[in-house]
Amino acid sequence: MTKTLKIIEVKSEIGAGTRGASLGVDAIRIAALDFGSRFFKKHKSVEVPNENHLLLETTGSPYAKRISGILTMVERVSDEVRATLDRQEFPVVLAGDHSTAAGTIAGIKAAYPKSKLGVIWIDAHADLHSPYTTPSGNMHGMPLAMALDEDNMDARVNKLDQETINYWYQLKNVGKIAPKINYRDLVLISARDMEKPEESLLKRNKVKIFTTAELRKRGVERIVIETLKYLDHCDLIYVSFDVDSLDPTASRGTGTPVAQGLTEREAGNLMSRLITNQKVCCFEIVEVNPTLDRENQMAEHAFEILIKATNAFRNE
Ligand SMILES: NC(=[NH2+])NCCC[C@H](N)C(=O)O
Repeated sequence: MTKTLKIIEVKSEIGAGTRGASLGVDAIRIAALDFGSRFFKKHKSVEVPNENHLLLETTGSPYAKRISGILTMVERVSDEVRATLDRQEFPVVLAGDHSTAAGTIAGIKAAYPKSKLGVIWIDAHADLHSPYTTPSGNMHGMPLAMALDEDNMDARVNKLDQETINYWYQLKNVGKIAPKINYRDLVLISARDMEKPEESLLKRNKVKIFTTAELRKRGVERIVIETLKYLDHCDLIYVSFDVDSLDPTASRGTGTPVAQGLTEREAGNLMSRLITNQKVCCFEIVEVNPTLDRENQMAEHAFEILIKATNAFRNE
């Protein structure tokens, strides 16, 4: 069965600490034009309105910056993803900062509340902080904790005001299902930059992680087989691709680059092989920041990965 793709564009950057990720989606569109691709002509797209006007205001809580805007965005993304799935279309989310992935997960759960959802998180980071543990207050470091309904109180370092506690509670409960996923339903690929509170969560909950070195040593194919086998008990799978999973030598065009990442080729193969699996119901590409880049390199990589992934459908 060929699936009808629906592009959901989310030009939101209020969850990032560095400015410019909201331009990532348009940079990917420019890359497509430069490659002479008809991708954005062929596939329908919709844009979720953003709250980037909040960048001109004060951040609010230092441990959950612009959390009210994040809640609005997560709810909007959730509604759009749910509506797309309800129409039997396949959502491809192209977003700015990674915080909106919490909305994507919420939307999938809202469309399929009884299904067990697995998440493959391809990212240099674990994005498992809560406002109680965050070192930066940037909400793009928290989407998995939102989906897992995780506060990580054992590792608490920050004291929150009541308003922040309320917003955080609402974020974890978007769609009225919490938790939306369990640790056993999660696989991290290329995670390599975690803080102590995240590390203790990963260890305590025995989260499955494939490092870049392991992927390189054993090959993409093997890692894909093991990832899908590990998630065999899940009914549906969501793949979240943060371009900071790529090595900074590929491009500097992302807000939080980390050494020892994937090559563009590894990432493209990984995405295309994962997405061939029938359980994959949605994928997302985030964190392209052309203001930090040279000659739009990261957007070009992201576009190539996007094309490889979407072509995988036709080859089923
Ligand atoms: N989606 C991302 N780029 N996340 C980066 C998070 C970095 C760091 N762990 C923080 O919480 O601030």
